[in-house]
Amino acid sequence: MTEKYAIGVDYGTESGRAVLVSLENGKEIADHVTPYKHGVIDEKLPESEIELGYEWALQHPQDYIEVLGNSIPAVLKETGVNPNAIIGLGIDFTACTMLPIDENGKPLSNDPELKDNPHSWVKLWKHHAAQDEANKINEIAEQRGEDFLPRYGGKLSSEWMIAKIWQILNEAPAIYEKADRFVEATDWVTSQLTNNFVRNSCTAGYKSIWHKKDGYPSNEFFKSLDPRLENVAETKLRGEIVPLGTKAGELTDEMAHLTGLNVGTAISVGNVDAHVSVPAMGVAEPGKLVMTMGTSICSLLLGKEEKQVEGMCGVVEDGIIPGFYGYEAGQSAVGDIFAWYVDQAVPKYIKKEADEKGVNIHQLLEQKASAYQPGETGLLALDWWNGNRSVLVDTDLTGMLMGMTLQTKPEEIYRALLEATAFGTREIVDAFHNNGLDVNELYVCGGLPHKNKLLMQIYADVTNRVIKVADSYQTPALGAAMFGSVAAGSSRGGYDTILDATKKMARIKDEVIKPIPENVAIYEKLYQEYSTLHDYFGRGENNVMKRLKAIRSTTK
Ligand SMILES: Nc1ncnc2c1ncn2[C@@H]1O[C@H](COP(=O)(O)OP(=O)(O)O)[C@@H](O)[C@H]1O
Ligand SMILES: O=C(CO)[C@H](O)[C@H](O)COP(=O)(O)O
Repeated sequence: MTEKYAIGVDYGTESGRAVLVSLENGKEIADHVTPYKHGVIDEKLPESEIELGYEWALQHPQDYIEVLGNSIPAVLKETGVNPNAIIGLGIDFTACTMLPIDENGKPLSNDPELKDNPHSWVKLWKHHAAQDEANKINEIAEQRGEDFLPRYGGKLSSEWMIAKIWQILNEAPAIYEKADRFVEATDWVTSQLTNNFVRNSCTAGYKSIWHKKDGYPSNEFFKSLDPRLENVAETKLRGEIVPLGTKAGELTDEMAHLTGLNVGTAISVGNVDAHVSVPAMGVAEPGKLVMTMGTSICSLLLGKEEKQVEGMCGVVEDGIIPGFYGYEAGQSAVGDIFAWYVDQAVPKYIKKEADEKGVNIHQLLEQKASAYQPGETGLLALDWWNGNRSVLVDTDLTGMLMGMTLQTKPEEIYRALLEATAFGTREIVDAFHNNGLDVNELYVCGGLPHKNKLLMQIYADVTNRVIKVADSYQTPALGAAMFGSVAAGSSRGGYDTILDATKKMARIKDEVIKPIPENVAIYEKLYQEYSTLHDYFGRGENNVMKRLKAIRSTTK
């Protein structure tokens, strides 16, 4: 029998990549990255002088289509694999990345009459300008004792669908009216591939407050937010919601022409970058926290029952793998914090030294920071450069660094920032572990584990847990391809369930990272200090960060 393949397309924050994967063993045969031409739109609308507000983050929907038209033909060309052997395709996306579309499924930002309104564009997951709406949703849901709130750790995030929709209604009612539906980008791109619009239960559950048994919250709840939202669930959020692993449809003529794949190739329903990585790492049982580590971290855990955990992003039945409750938590900035330091704050002599040594600044700072013992820098940071989305769930929180002296060196600050993100992870691990959801091991994937050894050792030491690393740079794309193979099914040479695909295709490295007991002991003390600061600045009345932000907003 000839070898069969699937393609996974992973849509990240800055770029999308297509990966051709063998169904036999999950090996990646080729991959190709297409950076988004318009990147993250956070200052001005494309080809326009219209400026965006503080905390805005938009994208151009055409950039997503270009990934398909550019990266899929590139992997076909590179490998020479015959499209007849490629039986399925799946995509995964950052989420909640959402857009308003018209009756024909066209993004409203394509309409020349609407394109100058920022609200007609794709709102990226890290668009944080709907915090006021999120605050009101949380306040009203709490007052009404809404059942759904505990499933989201007590607070919904401004990153999610309802807050974003309400912001559109408040600031651009005409766009709200014009929108036939609001959709996740992962579902929209899938509908472009298949000409069939379905919503996947993963984003519906985690990002749009949909529940397998209860559906969306009641119309009364939406009405209590704003009478104009009363029917939002059955109007703007309508659409069949189907489980992960379902076949969304088959590749259309037009898309076959664009990608070079065969008409009729099976396409799975859309998925989320972090969630799709769990089966791709071979995790199909509780106790293993899967962390996708890049610009941000998404942490996912499987459970046998529904529990309440403070500040988790959500628990969704079948939300990751059918048969389990899937728990999500996350840190809104991790690699982005290191990038901020390297790009904005590193002195010239460090850049010069990195150039002379032929390494990048991260690598140089990692080398230098590795010479320090835990605690030796005397520094401690709060990792809230992009707010906090677990345990505190508040995008108004900001970063902090303490302990500096006139002797403090750039590599010490870099190390303190690495440590701060590890302490952020420890808060999440403890929140799960202390609420009946054991976290025994960490499974890590994404770009960061391959880039920074020191970082990974710090995570093992701070959490006092063994870390297993993905044997792939493209774990989400591998997971998406696995779901593509499930959409095709065993009759076409794929798999019937994601668990079957996991057994054959998931890949992790043999080598593990173990905690070093001496480091664990010191980090335990530092973590207690971190926790004190975390609670002081993040809870209760000491909200100096919010006051600073409020003052700032009056200056614009
Ligand atoms: N050597 C390094 N050490 C720590 N962070 C790094 C290093 N090199 C790059 N980064 C950070 O990694 C992040 C990119 O991670 P990656 O997983 O490739 O991207 P994404 O999250 O967009 O998929 C950037 O935020 C960058 O600052
Ligand atoms: O919240 C998410 C998933 O639930 C985001 O998709 C995720 O955090 C984006 O991460 P990155 O930019 O690092 O791929």
